[in-house]
Amino acid sequence: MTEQEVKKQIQELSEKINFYNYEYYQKNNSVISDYDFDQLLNQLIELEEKFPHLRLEDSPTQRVGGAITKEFPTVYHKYPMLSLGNTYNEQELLDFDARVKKAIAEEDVEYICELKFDGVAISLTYENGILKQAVTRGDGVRGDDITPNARTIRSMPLRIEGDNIPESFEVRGEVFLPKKEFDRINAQIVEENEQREKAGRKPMTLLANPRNAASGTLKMQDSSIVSKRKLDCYLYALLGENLGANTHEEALRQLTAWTFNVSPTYKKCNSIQEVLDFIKDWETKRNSLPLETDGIVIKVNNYAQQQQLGFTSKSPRWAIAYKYKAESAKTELESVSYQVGRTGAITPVANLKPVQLAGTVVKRASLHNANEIERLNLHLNDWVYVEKGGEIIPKITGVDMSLRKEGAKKIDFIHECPACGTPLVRAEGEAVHFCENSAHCPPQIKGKIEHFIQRQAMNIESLGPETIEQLLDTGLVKDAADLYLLTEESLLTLERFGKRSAEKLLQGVEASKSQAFSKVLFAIGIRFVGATVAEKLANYFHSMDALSQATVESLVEVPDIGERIAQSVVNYFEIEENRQFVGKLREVGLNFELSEEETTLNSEALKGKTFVVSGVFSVSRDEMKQLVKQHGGKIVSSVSSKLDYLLAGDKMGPSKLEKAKKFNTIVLGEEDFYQMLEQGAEDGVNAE
Ligand SMILES: NC(=O)c1ccc[n+]([C@@H]2O[C@H](COP(=O)([O-])OP(=O)(O)OC[C@H]3O[C@@H](n4cnc5c(N)ncnc54)[C@H](O)[C@@H]3O)[C@@H](O)[C@H]2O)c1
Ligand SMILES: [Zn+2]
Repeated sequence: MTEQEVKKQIQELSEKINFYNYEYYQKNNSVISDYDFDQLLNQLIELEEKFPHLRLEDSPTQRVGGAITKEFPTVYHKYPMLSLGNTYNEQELLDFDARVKKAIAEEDVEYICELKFDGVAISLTYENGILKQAVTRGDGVRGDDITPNARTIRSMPLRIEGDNIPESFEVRGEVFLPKKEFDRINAQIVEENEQREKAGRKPMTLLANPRNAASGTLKMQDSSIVSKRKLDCYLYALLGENLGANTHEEALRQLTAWTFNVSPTYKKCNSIQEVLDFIKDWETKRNSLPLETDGIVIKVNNYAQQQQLGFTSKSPRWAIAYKYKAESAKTELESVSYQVGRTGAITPVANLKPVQLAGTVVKRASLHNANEIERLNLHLNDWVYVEKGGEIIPKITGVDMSLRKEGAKKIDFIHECPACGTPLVRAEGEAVHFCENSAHCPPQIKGKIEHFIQRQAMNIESLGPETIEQLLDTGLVKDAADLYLLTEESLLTLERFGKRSAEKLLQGVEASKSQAFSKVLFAIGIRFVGATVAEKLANYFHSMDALSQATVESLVEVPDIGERIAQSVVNYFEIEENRQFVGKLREVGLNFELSEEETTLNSEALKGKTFVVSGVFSVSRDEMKQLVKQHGGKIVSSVSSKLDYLLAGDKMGPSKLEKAKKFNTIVLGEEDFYQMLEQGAEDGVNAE
């Protein structure tokens, strides 16, 4: 390449990147994928490194991509808000590790790994413990003062309390829109648009993704609207003078103690290998988090070492972001089909012309719900972009509009259940459509039986999916309870079903009768009652009878059980068909109560007393709670005037203590508690 050619290429790349930056930061619009964007930026960096004298003065490699707007007061950052260097591969992480070690001249270095939350960076200033100012990153030097909007974020403390709070300090974090909230808002927009369509008004645009939505929402002029969109925020940095922390880890702990919302997902790693393990570990697990994440941020833990490493003009040298690469391909949408889950939830699925993607052939992609189809504005035979992120099922991220055929038919979400014809319903504010014919809709029944027999439930391994289908088709089984009425004789009437299989199946069914009550409770498939929740409910209510009569008020008393689960349990037992089903299970002899050893009290030392258990103990918190219960005590979730004891471990949050003080609740340490048990047990003996 001649110098002239290089110059031209640098010019072109810079222009492109500036354009994408403008679209991305000012207009909340991703014209190309992050990966493609980062490739362009890397090309430019490489050219500039080879030909430093050709670098443009205002090159996008030298500055943070955002900008300030005119709508808000402009504020200068006390410490610049920079970007992060990023990479998509392991080798570059190893290089990073080597660079760090060389610069600090140490063999070992500690890293803190955090999830890279996909939202908008924010800087908060606190003075005398009170939130004074919230500012966006802007161009890194100056940002928008959006304090009134930030105040609407419920998890953001407006005032903090606790020990050693400095007069003034800064906290940084990421404002995000939880995935659930994103779905809820889009569902609302769809509803609103139905009205608008009738009235002949222009429809509103759906939110494209949670990150754009968070960014757009934070920059709204009317903070009462912001308040209705439930933004949330994770904090991940503490800045200021004389803060007492010597490491990033200490700072995170301090933030937590001051009641800031710190995601508990971070981890200290003692080697780059541990960092790589962390990255692997979260590749799919991150999809179950309530918010979107696009990678891992790796930070040198020690502040002195951070200082030694310093900054480039655009990012710190002591941190790097590893971004998960979403592989993508383009293919044709052949049709959309609809699956019915065991709860009746309808999931639209795109059937695609088979295409090679990340080492596998992809034929189907999830479309999540009606909003998603609407948002993509999908038409039959569209050419669509398919991505495989961490999810197992790929998803459609966009449509190549230039290839849309004329007269293509728009995809309309179905109105009736594809399996049983029941009109579908969508609860207000929910994204998902349901078929409510739960007792007779075939795929729901099949799904319920599959749920019922799984390992964590009744554990009937001798029953495979084909046999379930046979049993349903022949009418031998109409619900999971009928499994217990099967006989060898009836089974032998099934096609290709021998004596051996029949015996095995019957043995499996019989053995399942000894599954504990909590497993039975999980097996019956109450919405939102997973295996862990079932265990908690079983331990608290001790029997199906007690649980089936529980009210929402009594259910929310159970630790970790919220309104949503409580309501779902009550709803379940209100439905006559469910009560009949549970009745059938009782008749065939499943465990409807905790076993004797599960309920036997070790003593009545704590009889009638209520406890809140909080903090870290020498045994796990669940074991502590178990101890309380085994001695007749009762666990409740929050400190109130009625509470008897607050059992306080290490690192308990200050708000519980404050409340305990206010209500004059007795606060017990772990040792006090053990003494109380002994004392109580002795008293019991003496009383006899
Ligand atoms: N698709 C496009 O058109 C387009 C255009 C411009 C930029 N981009 C994307 O944006 C990225 C550049 O944006 P950027 O400069 O904001 O950098 P970045 O988003 O890659 O990294 C910096 C930001 O990460 C965030 N972050 C999340 N979790 C964090 C944590 N635990 N600790 C610290 N920070 C955390 C902070 O907001 C911080 O400002 C590029 O990688 C590119 O993929 C895409
Ligand atoms: Zn149905």
